[in-house]
Amino acid sequence: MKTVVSIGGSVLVPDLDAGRVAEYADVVESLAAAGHDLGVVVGGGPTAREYIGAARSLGANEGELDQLGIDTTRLNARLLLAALDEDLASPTVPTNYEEAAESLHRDRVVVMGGVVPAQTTDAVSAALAEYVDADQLVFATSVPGVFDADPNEDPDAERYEEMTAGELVELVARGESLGSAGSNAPIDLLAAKVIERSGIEAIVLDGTDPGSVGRAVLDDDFEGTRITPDHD
Ligand SMILES: Nc1ncnc2c1ncn2[C@@H]1O[C@H](COP(=O)(O)OP(=O)(O)OP(=O)(O)O)[C@@H](O)[C@H]1O
Ligand SMILES: O=c1ccn([C@@H]2O[C@H](COP(=O)(O)O)[C@@H](O)[C@H]2O)c(=O)[nH]1
Repeated sequence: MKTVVSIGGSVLVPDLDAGRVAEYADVVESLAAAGHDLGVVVGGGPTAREYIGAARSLGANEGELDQLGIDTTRLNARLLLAALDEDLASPTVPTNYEEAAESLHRDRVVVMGGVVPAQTTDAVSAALAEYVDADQLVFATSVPGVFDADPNEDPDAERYEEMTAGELVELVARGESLGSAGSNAPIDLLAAKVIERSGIEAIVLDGTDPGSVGRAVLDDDFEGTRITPDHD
């Protein structure tokens, strides 16, 4: 089984807690031990947002801010790598999908961050899943799934238990503004579109508890949103 796990920076490093990173590394190792070929994509979290905010106030343009965000996601990827068994994971952070696929092909767990400006690691996760023909894609984020409105803004927001990729594209497109570096949404529009075209099965869940990712992948036991391929 080939699995791509997207770990939001907001759940891996809400603050710099080595214990939490170690818990996520344990989950990654347990999935690999269970036979999963694993690609892991790590987000930037609050650190990226702080750097982006500071650089924006210093006059950096959006492309420069995105590059700062990418560097932060790679820093977080390196942090997770530091906690992983060196015999298991590829020691470097790939900067493109070809490198990532090559490492996966050599049976190494791959951990990567951002790739190019003007997107988020949601899109990287979806593109990696598509590139390596993954069987499933798991988004571990700070909210328990995709809602009909931002659950942090609207107390009446309701979670979708299941939705098609096309419905996800519509929902995200409705909510997405022009998109600027460091912006937040459950899954960005590019990621939603890649999920739609590739027909990959995806789930979105609350990754605040790292164990929830393990239970979702190993036992299909999770509360969140299942994104299913569109029917022809
Ligand atoms: N319709 C929606 N459903 C779910 N979450 C939404 C929705 N609209 C906006 N959001 C926001 O999306 C965000 C998704 O989580 P977050 O920004 O923490 O991203 P992440 O991918 O987990 O990590 P990172 O911090 O690396 O970007 C939440 O802050 C939530 O408030
Ligand atoms: O491929 C990528 C990945 C990320 N960015 C920039 O980094 C920040 C942080 O990434 P998150 O996935 O949101 O944690 C993102 O907002 C972008 O500004 C990028 O440009 N390209």
